[in-house]
Amino acid sequence: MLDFRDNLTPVNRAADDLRRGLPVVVAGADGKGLALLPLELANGPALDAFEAVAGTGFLMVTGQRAEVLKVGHKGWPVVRLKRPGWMESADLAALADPTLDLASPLKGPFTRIDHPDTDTDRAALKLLKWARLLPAALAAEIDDAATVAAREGWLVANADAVLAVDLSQASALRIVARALVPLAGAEKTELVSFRPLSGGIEHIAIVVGDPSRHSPVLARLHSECFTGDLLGSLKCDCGEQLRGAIKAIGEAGGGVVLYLAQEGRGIGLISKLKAYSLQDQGYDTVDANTRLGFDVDERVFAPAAKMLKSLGFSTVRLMTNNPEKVAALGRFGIEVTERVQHAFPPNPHNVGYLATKKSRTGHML
Ligand SMILES: Nc1nc2c(ncn2[C@@H]2O[C@H](COP(=O)(O)OP(=O)(O)OP(=O)(O)O)[C@@H](O)[C@H]2O)c(=O)[nH]1
Ligand SMILES: [Zn+2]
Repeated sequence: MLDFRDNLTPVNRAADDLRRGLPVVVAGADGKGLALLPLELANGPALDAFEAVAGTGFLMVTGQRAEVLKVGHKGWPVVRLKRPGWMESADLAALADPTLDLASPLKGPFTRIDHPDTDTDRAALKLLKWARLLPAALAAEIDDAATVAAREGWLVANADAVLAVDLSQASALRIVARALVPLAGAEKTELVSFRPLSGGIEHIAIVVGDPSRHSPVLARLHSECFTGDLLGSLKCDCGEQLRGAIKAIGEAGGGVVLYLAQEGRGIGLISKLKAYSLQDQGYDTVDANTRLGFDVDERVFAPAAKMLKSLGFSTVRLMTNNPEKVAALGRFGIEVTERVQHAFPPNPHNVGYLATKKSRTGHML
């Protein structure tokens, strides 16, 4: 059996350091690497330490963010920019974060560095996303990545391990605890928790009743939404969809809701709140994500497929309006025999959000 610890642990540890605003190194197969500092946290002693070792460095942003910054990006997923001499820590944060535009109007133009699309570059921004940070970095090339990192105490993640992290982490999921938790409308419910072998992001299956493993199970993949699920936010339909799914599954006699730790379509709560702040300025949910430098939807549904298989389910009747969820489960080996509509009437605060889902992300509403 593969030991996923070898692949996952360095990636998760490096992501943790990035979240502390510490430099890390992403290393390519040739031993060369990129030292990285997240732009949104590039300040203070960590910035000084980075510059002392790596110089002023250059900037890395996604193609989406480059577009907003009016830098031609030739369709590249990652774009390197020269770091203008005037850019200090507050300017660096503002380059990454469009919610700071009013306080710190961008002072372009920026100059692209023509650089081929490499695994190391893509891994660098993937690691920032995995750390639930904005995908924009101060970076510098390092010839002997392992030696420099060891000398400076910087953690190293291999580019290929970073690029495979979603699938490795999904494969490494194991059931770690299960307990009966009676829910309103579904009293015979068991919560089954999953954790990757070497630790990391945890997901929960909500198994209602005792659904058969021999016929398609009524199932819902629910991505975590702190604001909607917990606070009852009216900006989205998540709270209604979560409680509605549990109720409907209870009434149908059994099934499963997967509660997936994919807050904000995979960008994390802080970045989702930044997206909401852009929505306050008039951008819709799609444009807010791309202005921040993200894809419209950053979720990978491999963990969901792995959880279903671990629970003994291979075919589902999926409660969703999102065709991508149906396609993704199919790609990861779960057959969707039926899509079950799962929509609720809009309210004045989420009517625009639901309309955008229909018109721009293909939701069948
Ligand atoms: N980035 C971002 N995430 C959002 C926004 N509004 C809601 N979300 C997140 O979107 C996800 C909603 O997930 P789901 O309801 O499972 O997915 P869906 O794609 O709408 O598909 P179905 O509900 O199954 O039709 C949750 O993780 C929310 O936190 C937003 O404006 N921006
Ligand atoms: Zn929501």
